[in-house]
Amino acid sequence: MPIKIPDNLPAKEILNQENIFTMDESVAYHQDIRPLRIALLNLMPTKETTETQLLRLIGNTPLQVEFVLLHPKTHTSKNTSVEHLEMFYKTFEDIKDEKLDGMIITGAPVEQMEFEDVNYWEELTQILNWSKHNVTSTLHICWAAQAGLYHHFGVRKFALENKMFGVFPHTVQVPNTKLLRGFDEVFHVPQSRHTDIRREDIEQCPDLEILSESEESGVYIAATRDGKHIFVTGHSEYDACSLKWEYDRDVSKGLTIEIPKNYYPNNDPSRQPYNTWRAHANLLFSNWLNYYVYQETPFELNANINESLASSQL
Ligand SMILES: CC(=O)SCCNC(=O)CCNC(=O)[C@H](O)C(C)(C)COP(=O)(O)OP(=O)(O)OC[C@H]1O[C@@H](n2cnc3c(N)ncnc32)[C@H](O)[C@@H]1OP(=O)(O)O
Ligand SMILES: N[C@@H](CCO)C(=O)O
Repeated sequence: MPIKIPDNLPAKEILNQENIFTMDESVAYHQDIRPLRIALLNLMPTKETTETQLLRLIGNTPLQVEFVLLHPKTHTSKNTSVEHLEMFYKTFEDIKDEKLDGMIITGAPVEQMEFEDVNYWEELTQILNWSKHNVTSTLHICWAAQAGLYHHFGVRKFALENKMFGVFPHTVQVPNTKLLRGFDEVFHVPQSRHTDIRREDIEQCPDLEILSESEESGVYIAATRDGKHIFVTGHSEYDACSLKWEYDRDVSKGLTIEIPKNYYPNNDPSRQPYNTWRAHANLLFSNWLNYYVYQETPFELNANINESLASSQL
């Protein structure tokens, strides 16, 4: 939340230099507040687990959020029941004439396919195009980050020889960036993917900025300079046991899979793993919701959503 401080307090200038958001008393008195409307486009087969993980993070802020769950209409879900989808989910068709304050697009276990072979690719590209003008900020996770970077900027993904699997140390690349406000200089994030994107390809796109990366697991967060599109390659939303569940699943299927790195105490898969990334996951989502959605979105959502904070009344 922005700090409301007297108009002339000297600390204001120092905090502004650190990119800490402050608000003059005069502006604060004119704020109108309404719930934020955020969609979760859930592409995961394990939909209920993902709903819980993301709602837990979005719920940990003082902001009131109205959640809209979306699934791709052009994909028939094997692992989620029709009853669950009919009861709780909408499709793009239902909301395409509306505007949203924010949207989260999840990962999907389709990263080893060509994008165009994913059976909901056409629908997803329509949603990605629509998000440019109808959503204040969109956060893409894992495969959705690769899909968004490919669709919007032509950045390609590459197959990795070995799965990037474990909990890796990451660093902040751009000091004082609002998305990583309050982060430690080194923090941990679970990664679980068979493909990668390259720093050099992102650097070719002047609209994009790399905000965080890891020496071992590569780019973690890239974003457009206006904060409208945020691409996150890791799974900070994962529970303590998510990597264990994936590891046990692959072992039981007889697949070749390494033990997730930096995860089990003493690297021993018979021991219970610790969650060492939860605090940063909470910060990432609350920073996104606050600085990229709440502070930027107009009070009248159907007005021009690209209007700047200066002209918004939220
Ligand atoms: C890189 C990332 O983004 S990581 C995020 C992805 N991680 C996860 O999903 C972890 C949890 N998922 C899993 O462990 C597995 O997918 C399981 C156990 C749920 C099911 O695995 P399997 O039985 O081997 O495969 P299954 O044939 O059911 O297909 C799995 C999913 O792949 C996706 N999929 C497979 N083929 C296609 C296709 N042609 N087009 C689109 N999606 C496809 C679907 O999402 C499908 O599940 P859904 O129909 O319920 O949505
Ligand atoms: N996180 C995924 C990677 C596959 O896309 C899994 O192991 O299920």
